[in-house]
Amino acid sequence: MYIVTAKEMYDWDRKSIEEAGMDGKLLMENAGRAVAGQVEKQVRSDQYIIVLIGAGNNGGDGFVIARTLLNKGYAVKAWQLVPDEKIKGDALAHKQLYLGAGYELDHLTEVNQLFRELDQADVVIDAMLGIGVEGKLKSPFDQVVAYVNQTQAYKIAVDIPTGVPADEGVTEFDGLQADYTCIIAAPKMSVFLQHTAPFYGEWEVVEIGLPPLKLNKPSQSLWERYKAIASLPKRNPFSHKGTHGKGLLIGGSYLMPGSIALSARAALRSGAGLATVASPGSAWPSVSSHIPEATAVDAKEVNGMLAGRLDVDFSNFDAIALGMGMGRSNASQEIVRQVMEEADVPVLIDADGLHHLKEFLEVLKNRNRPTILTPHPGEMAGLLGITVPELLARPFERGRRFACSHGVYLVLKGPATIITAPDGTQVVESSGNAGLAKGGSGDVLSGILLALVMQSESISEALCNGCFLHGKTAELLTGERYSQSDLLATDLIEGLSQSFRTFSI
Ligand SMILES: NC(=O)C1=CN([C@@H]2O[C@H](COP(=O)(O)OP(=O)(O)OC[C@H]3O[C@@H](n4cnc5c(N)ncnc54)[C@H](O)[C@@H]3O)[C@@H](O)[C@H]2O)[C@@H](O)CC1
Ligand SMILES: [K+]
Repeated sequence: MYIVTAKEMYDWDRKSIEEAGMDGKLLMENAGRAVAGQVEKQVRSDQYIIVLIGAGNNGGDGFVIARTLLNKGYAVKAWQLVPDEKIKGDALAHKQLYLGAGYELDHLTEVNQLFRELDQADVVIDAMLGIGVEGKLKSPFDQVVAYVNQTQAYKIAVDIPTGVPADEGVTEFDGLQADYTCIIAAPKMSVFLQHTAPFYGEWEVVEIGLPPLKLNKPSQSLWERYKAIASLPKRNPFSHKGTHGKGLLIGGSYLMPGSIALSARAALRSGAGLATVASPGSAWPSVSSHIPEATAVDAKEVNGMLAGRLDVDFSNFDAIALGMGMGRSNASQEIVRQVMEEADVPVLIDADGLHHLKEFLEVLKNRNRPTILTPHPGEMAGLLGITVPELLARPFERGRRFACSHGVYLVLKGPATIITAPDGTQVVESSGNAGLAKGGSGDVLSGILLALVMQSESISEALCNGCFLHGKTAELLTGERYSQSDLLATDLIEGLSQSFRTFSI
């Protein structure tokens, strides 16, 4: 499923009408009917529904929704919030169909009159403004949105909650706080941004008859369950441990042995054939007690942290994951540089590895094999030299620019993880829940990603599937034995079995 900007959505609309011969009024009819169908699944026939209608095509959708629900016998009142002359084009055509059907339309003259009605409503359908919103809400929308937000009614937004921008970059706005949003044709970018996503509530996408073969393909899409099921690695009955990849995990320190143990264990639980750990000798007994299946290589240490160069032939491995629990000692930096310059295999860098890498980002360009960086927003902001709010205001654009200019795969972690390939293609993986917001879950992800990179033809697919498994495991576990509060990273690793049984079929 593609994710669109407002511009891309308007382009789809134009192409469908001008090039594929679709009719704008028909698209609006389809959109309104599809939304009404979803509304029906959520309301009872004895509930009182108010449809709030604005000036643009979002309002046009509102006329179709109101007419369709009235046709079906629901108790609906439609309120037009703008003067008659503002309603034009396809929206006007649908207003005429609504009136032609003999239904009543209320006009806003005095907001308190509407507010009294809103107090009685069980359900409010927001067809005020869609993706055409510009700047801060003007009257009467600012007052109506503020009032609706504090009513008890169940709030359904059409396409996008009024006031919420479709694109990234706008952080100052007043938006309608929806319980549910019925999105038209494709999710907009703001569905996945931390400052806008909460306004959507639950959401679904409805199909409205746009012709997919005639539409430009946006560079962003959403990773979905069916894609994961089709592309997760399958075990070949004639395989041996070498077939599934030999991974080297570099990290851990005397006071932080857990991270690298979690990563190694997660890698083996995710199908890696072999996991070898390069950690300080002083940390190894603790690491090996958690993961007896892993082997170790000798590594020098100073004060319990990796130091100097590793005496390892990197070509003996299929991929490397670097940085988990490594610590930020300057003495460890040399190893990061060595791996970047000498390892001719895919390398994933996480956590403290990213801290060290920041000092010599220019090495990334010289690598011949894929490099994967897996920062959380704080680490990404550090790599870019900006603040976290600056990053989160435009994560798609910032992430794309970084991945393209440094030639890396970027896994920008968050409630919606954005995975960017060096060519700028972006995939959002949005599974998981707040149970993952805990120390150690990033280490588990690094291990899963390492394992999948070694077992997949496509790095992008491996990264999407790794994030999918990580998130889905949290969802499965918190739906059963655990809650989001008590879930631990170690539980996640043991829960991977359940995800593989569910999705890798
Ligand atoms: N293929 C498509 O693109 C389709 C789009 N449809 C609907 O059309 C919507 C987009 O339609 P429009 O482009 O007409 O945009 P809107 O419906 O968002 O309306 C834009 C209008 O709202 C007013 N406005 C903008 N910013 C405002 C502000 N800050 N305060 C107060 N008023 C403001 C202006 O009068 C502007 O003309 C979509 O969200 C969707 O609901 C559907 O009808 C079906 C087809
Ligand atoms: K809306």
